[in-house]
Amino acid sequence: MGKPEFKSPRHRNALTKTRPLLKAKQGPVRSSANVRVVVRVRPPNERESGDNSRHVVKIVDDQVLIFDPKINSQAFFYHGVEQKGRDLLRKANKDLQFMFDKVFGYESSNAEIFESTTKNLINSLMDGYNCSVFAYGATGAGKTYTMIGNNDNPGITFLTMAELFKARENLQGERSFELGISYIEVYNEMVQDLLNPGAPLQLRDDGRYGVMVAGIKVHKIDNPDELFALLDKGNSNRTQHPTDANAESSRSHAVFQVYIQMEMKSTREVRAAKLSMIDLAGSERGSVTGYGGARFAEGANINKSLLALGNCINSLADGQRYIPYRDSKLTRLLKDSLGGNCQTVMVANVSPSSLSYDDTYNTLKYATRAKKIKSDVKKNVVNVELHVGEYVKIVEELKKELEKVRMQLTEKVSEKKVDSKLSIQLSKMIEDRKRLLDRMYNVECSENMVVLRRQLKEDADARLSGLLNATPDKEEAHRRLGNMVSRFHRQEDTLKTELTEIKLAKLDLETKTDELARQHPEMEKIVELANERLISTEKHYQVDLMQKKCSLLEEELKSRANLLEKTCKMLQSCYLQLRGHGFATDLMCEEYQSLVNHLQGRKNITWDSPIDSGLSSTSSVSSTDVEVRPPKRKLNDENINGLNHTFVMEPPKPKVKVCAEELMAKGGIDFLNAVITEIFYGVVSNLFVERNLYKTPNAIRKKRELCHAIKDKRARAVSATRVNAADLCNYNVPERDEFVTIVIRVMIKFNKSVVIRPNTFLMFFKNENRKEDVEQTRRD
Ligand SMILES: Nc1ncnc2c1ncn2[C@@H]1O[C@H](COP(=O)(O)OP(=O)(O)OP(=O)(O)O)[C@@H](O)[C@H]1O
Repeated sequence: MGKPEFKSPRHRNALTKTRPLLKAKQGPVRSSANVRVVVRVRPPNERESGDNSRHVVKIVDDQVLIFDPKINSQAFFYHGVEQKGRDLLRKANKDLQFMFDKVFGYESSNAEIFESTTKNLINSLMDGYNCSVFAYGATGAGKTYTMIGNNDNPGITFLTMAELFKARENLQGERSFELGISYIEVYNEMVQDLLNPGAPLQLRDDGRYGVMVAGIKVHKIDNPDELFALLDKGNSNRTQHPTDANAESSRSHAVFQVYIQMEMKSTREVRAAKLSMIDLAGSERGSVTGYGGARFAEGANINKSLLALGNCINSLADGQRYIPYRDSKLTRLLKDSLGGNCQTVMVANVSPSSLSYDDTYNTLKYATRAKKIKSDVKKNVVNVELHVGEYVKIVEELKKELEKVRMQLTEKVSEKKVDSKLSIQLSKMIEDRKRLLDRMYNVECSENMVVLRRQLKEDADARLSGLLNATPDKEEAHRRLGNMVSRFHRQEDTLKTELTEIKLAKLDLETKTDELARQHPEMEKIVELANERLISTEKHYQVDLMQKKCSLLEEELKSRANLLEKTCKMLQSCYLQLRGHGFATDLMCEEYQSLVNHLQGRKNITWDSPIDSGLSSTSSVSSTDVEVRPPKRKLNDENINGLNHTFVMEPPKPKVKVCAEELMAKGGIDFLNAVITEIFYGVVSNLFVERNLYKTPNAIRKKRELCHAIKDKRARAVSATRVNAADLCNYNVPERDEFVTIVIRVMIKFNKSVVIRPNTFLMFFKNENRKEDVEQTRRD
C-alpha cells in the first residue's frame, strides 16, 4: 500500500497527525482529521457536447480547478469596430478557483480515483479506524460511475473491496478476519435493505454504536466473489428512474457498509472497523426534473435530504456544536461518516458542462465547505467485540479459577476432616497414655510399697532371729513374718507383671503417637506438647512415689530409732549392772565401747606392731616394722554415766597384716603402686570433702595441688620399674599431718594394715616437731 499523495500543507499536517495513531498499540486513540475532498470532473456526455453548452470547469492542476473561467472570447465588435470591454449582454464569468485534495479530470479512471482516495483507507481500516467514502454531486454527475462503475471500469467500491481482500490475505498470518457487509438505500426517507428487500427499516440511535439500522442483516463474506455477487444484487435492487439528466438515475442514497473484525494472533487484540461507501442520489432542481407527481416528490425528498446534508456540512465546517443530523434519514446515517469517528473521503462529482452550471457550482461550494469539516477519529481497538471476547475469556478463566478454588476448598475441607479425625485419634491415644500412666503410677506405688514393706519385714525377721532363741515363739514369729514376706512377694510378682504389661502398652502407644506425628508433620507440635505434658505428669508421679517411699522409710526410721533407743537403754542398764557386779568381761567392755564409738561416729585405728625401742633414736631409723598404736586412754569413771561419753579402749588387733612386700608379691611393683596411688587419690578427695575443706578457697587450691601431685605420681608410677612404700614420702603434700591422716584413713578404709617401715614412716616426719609427736606416740 503506497504512501498517500497528500500535497496540500493542510493534509500533510493531517497526515503527520494521523500517522502516530496508526502506530498506536492501544485504543481508542483520538485525533482530529479533515475530511479528504476530491473532485472528479466527468467527461461531457453527448448532450453536453453540443453547441448550446460550454465547459464551466477548467482543471488547472491535480488540486486546483477554476469554475466558470474567463474565456478568451472572440473579439467583440460593435458596428464593425473591435470593442475593448466585454459583451455586456453576456453574463460575467465567475472564474472561481477551487482547491481540493485532488482534482480528477475527464481522463481519470476509477482506478486512479481509488489510488488517491480509498486505497489509503485500507491501512486505516486495518488499524481499526472507521472510514467512509461518499459520492456527492448532481444527478448524472458520475457518482454511480465512480462508486460502482461498470465491467470495464469497476468503481472504487469494487477496487476498495479488492484491496481489502488483498490486505486480508497479506495479514492473515498475523491476524484472523471476519468480514460482513450490508447494503441499504434511503429512498423517499425510507431505509431499505438492498440485499433483502422488504419492509422499510428503522434507524435507531445507539449510545454505543451510533446510528443503527434496526433489523439490518449483515452478510458474512469469505471471498471477493461472494462480495461482488452481493454488491451486484444490491445494485440491481436499487431504485432507479430515468431523469432528464440521467437515463439511469439513481433515485436513492445507497449505503454500502463493510464490517471488519480482526484479532491479533500474538496479542489477541481485537480491532473492529467499518467502511461505509455511500452513493448519494443526485441533486437536481425541480425545474430540471421535468416531472411532476411521484418523480417530483421523489426529487423533493432527495433535495430535502441533500439540503440537510448541506446544512450538516456547513455546521460541521463552522465548528458548531449542534449538527442537524436528524433532519433527514440520510444525515442520520452519515452522522458517523461526516462528523463522527471516521476518516472520510468525499468525492464530489461534477459535470463540466454549463448545462449543470448551478449544480456544479453548488457541488464545488459544498465540497469546499466539507474540506473544513474535522472529524474525530478514534481507533476501535477496544471495542464491543473485544470486550465481549475478553469477558468470555475472563469468565472462562474465572470459572476455571473458581473450580480450582472449589477443588482446593474441598481438599481443604477433607483435609480438615482428616485433621479432625487425626486430632480425635491423637486425643484418644494421649488420653489412653494418660490413663496408662495413672495406672502405672498406682501399680508402681503399690509395688514399691510392697517391696519396701517386704524388705522391712525381712529386716524385722533378721532382727528377730538375733533376738529370740530357738524357741517355738521364735519359730512362730518367724513363720508369721515369713508368711507376710511371701504374701508381699506374691503381690510383688502380680504387680510387677501388671506393671510390665502397662509399660509395654504405654510404649506401644508412645510409638504409635510418634508414628502419627511422623506421618502428619502438622500434628508434630501437638504430639510434642502432649508428650511434654505426659512426661511432666510422669515426673510428678515419680516425685510423688519417692515421697511416699520416704514417708514409709521415715516411719520405719522412727520406729527403728525408737527401738534402738529402747535397746540402748536396756543395753546400758545390762552393761552397767554386769560391770557393777564384775561380770563384764574385757571383750564385753570392748564391744560395748565399740558400740559407743560407733554411735559416736568414731572408728578404730589399728596399727601393725608396737614401735620398738629403736624408734627412740632420732638420729637413725631402724629397719624394723613399727606398729603405731593410738594413745591408750584410761577408763574415765566420770564418763561412764552415758554413751555419749568417751570411753578409752584398746584398739582391736588388726585382722589382716599385709606388708608391701606381700602386695608386691601378689601383683608386682606396678600393682602396689596403683593400689597406693588410687587409695591416695580417693582418700584425698574424700578427706577434703569430709572435713568440709572444700568450702574454703584455700582448701580447694590445696586439694587441687594434692590431686595434681597424686596424678603425677600415678603417671610416674606406671612407668616406674621400682617403687616401694618409701616413695610415699615423696608426695608433695602441703601439710604433713594431712598426709599422715591420709595414710591412716587408707588403712581404715581398706581395713588393712599397710606395713610401713619405720624409716619410711619417719621420713615423713623429718620435721622435729612431728618427730616429737611420733616419739610421744611411741611412748604412749
Ligand atoms: N468519468 C466518467 N467517464 C465516462 N462516463 C461517465 C463518467 N462519469 C459518468 N459517466 C457516465 O455518465 C452517466 C451518468 O453517470 P452516473 O449514473 O454515474 O451519474 P449519477 O451521478 O450516479 O446520477 P444519478 O444521481 O442520477 O444516479 C452514466 O452513463 C455514466 O456512464
